[in-house]
Amino acid sequence: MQVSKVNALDYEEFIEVFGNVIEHCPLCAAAVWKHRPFSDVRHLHEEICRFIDDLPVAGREGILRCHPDLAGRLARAGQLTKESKREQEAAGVTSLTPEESQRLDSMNHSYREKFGFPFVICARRNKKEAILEGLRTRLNNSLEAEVEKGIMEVKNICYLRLLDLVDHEGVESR
Ligand SMILES: NC(=O)NC1=NC(=O)NC1=O
Repeated sequence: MQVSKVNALDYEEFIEVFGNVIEHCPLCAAAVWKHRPFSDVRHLHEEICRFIDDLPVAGREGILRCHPDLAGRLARAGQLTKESKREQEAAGVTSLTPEESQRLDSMNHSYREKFGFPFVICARRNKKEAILEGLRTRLNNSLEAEVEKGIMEVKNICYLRLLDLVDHEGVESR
């Protein structure tokens, strides 16, 4: 979709198109609609990131809690959003060996127990080995560090989802 078309959407259409660029958080799209016209996809992404950064930490933790585990319960139940399903397949976490699956489940559980939200990583930029390594190393971080890192990953996921939706010739990827 051309940016000019994006800027012409009313807020219901805008939320319909961009409501899941932050997983299960249409509020993010609803909030930034008022900042149109957007000059390009990067500008739209910057406004979403600014909205997230302005949230209290409870809001940012809430965004993380809206994310499905990698190869977790929702994935096994076939209940991932189409975006998450595609991302998790791209990372190869939907075709794990039983040992890998057990290790991922165990570390995801430890992570949730420690931080109170799921381990989030941009699956399109990390193959399963990097995901398992990231989970292992990030488990040792502080809560503050993991809120920051998790939200950084959410922003990366968001940018790639925006590139799927908005024509962006000439705009370099982030
Ligand atoms: N817990 C997660 O990191 N989930 C995900 N990362 C992605 O890139 N897509 C997901 O569903």
